[in-house]
Amino acid sequence: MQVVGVTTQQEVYVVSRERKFRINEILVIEDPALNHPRGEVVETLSYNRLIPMGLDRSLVDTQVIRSLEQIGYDIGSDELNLAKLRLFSEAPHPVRTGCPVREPRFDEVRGLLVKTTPAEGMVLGEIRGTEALADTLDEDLRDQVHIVEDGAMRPQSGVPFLFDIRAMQQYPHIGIFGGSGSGKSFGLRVMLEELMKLGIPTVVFDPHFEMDFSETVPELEAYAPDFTNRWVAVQIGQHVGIDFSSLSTRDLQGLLGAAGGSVTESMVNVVQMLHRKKDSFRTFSDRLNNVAQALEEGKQGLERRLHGGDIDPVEAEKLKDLLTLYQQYNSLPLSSLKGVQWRLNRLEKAGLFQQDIRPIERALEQGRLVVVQGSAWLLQVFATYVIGALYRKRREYKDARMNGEDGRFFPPFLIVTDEAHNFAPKGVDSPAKAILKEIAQEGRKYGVFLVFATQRPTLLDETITAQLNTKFVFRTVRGTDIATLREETDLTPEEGKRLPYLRSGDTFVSSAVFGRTVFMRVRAAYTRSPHVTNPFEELQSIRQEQDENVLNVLLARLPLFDTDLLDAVTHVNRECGLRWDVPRLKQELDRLAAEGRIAKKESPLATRYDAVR
Ligand SMILES: Nc1ncnc2c1ncn2[C@@H]1O[C@H](COP(=O)(O)OP(=O)(O)OP(=O)(O)O)[C@@H](O)[C@H]1O
Repeated sequence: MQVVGVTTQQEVYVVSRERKFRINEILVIEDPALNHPRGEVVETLSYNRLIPMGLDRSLVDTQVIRSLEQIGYDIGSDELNLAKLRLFSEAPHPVRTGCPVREPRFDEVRGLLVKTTPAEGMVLGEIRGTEALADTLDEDLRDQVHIVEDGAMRPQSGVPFLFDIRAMQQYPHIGIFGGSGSGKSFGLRVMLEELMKLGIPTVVFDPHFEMDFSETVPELEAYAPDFTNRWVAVQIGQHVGIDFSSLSTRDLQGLLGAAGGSVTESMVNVVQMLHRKKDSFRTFSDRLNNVAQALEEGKQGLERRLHGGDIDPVEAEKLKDLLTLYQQYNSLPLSSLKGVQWRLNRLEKAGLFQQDIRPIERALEQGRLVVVQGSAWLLQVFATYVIGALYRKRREYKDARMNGEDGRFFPPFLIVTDEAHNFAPKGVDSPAKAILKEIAQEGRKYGVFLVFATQRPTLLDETITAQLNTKFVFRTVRGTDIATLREETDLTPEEGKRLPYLRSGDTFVSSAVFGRTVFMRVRAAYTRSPHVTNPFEELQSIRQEQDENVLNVLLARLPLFDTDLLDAVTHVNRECGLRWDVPRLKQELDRLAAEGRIAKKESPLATRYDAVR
């Protein structure tokens, strides 16, 4: 291998007759005057005489070809491999043309590729293009990952990609971007496994109900850490919720805003007038309902009932209270009261006020990963509250320490979410946005970090995007998203061009920690989501199971006549948990007969179904 063509301080072309170049591999240029600079292959090309004019002009210009001829290559008959090598650091003067080029030993490039140890960092995958370094790899970096490629699992064959979690103190927050099916969720799962391994307190918002770590991938049983006590899943309304009495008036306004529809000025006014500190859900909603009733009946209506005679003293007392409320609040529009009532009831019906967030706090204090599950809208409402509450706890502890007080310990933690653009959308307001922006900007001071995944970087709030110091960029096809990612990362034009063609699971990691982009393949996850079955296979197996059950019940009752199916349908329904009527049973019998699983004989009087002989 040697340098050819016109060189610059940043880039050179390298040629080889025998060796094919791998994209992203690292090579050493033996130019002693420049202290043997190292570079990464950013484009490759094989040149064959059968396609004499097929050279890609973006890669090789006539200068290169001329120089190849000058140093003895026969352009007409040799097959030549060419690569564009980008130097890691700019050279003080251009590289000498003709310099020999060689593969590095691992110790020469370790500093560029590995920033931590497998025990301390997140072991996320394998760096692409590092196969040639496998032989000289340090012992502690061998056999760290398995890779699934082309449907098969293989052991590690290059350098593992380790992410130094401690560097987040300096370079906080992670973004994970990629189109549908690009491997984003898979990458998130691997990251969460590593956080569990390291015992880092983490809250994950899981709108897809897919983050479950109880099922180990069979091939990796021998390698998978035991995650049993490392994570817990909680459902909003069932295990966790909001302690209403801890809400401030502002919190409550925020929650109502998240419950759906827009909250008008006048509704905000209603909440400000009616909410009292330490109100329980009951006290607040009773007050709200009473005021609404008072306004609905009006002063005259209430007085008419009060003085209409024939009412018991309790009722009279109540009417007087309502009259007082009327006098106090008759300036509030009834429609706004109703708006607040509707939103409050929606939250209550979802079970939001029946629990509190203690299970989450407890799990974080134990260094666990907490998966919070709920429907998309409820998750947003709850996330706003829980993130605010947890962040406050951590901040209070750190601030107390800073002031020399003891404070109650609350751990640093990570907040992880897929579909992050729903939580913090660009250009439009959302309930969680204010607190997430604050964490994006200030969280580092307190040890609170974000891991945000989204298919649509263009739709994510730009202040937050700019604060994501490490970005994992998976396959992205949409032009606007590619443009956003190009702007927000140090991806080169060549890398940008590759984005639409990346395989699922391959990703560029653009990180301030590395100071450059690293291309890697996410490792095989130890665990898998319980519902990874193909929906069509699921459909087929459910059908088969149902057919078996129904046939079992029917076989004992054959022969059956279509004129007398009532008894059979009752049995089938009871024993198979179905709700068929007689026509439906007849349709199913006809289908089973058509499939040859039972026999069917028609006569002028009735159709007879029987066992197949
Ligand atoms: N690193 C990997 N190694 C092996 N297979 C992978 C890898 N990453 C992803 N895959 C496979 O690719 C498919 C798509 O991955 P994944 O579900 O993570 O996509 P996604 O980007 O999250 O898409 P969506 O946003 O639509 O959920 C999955 O079937 C997964 O098994």
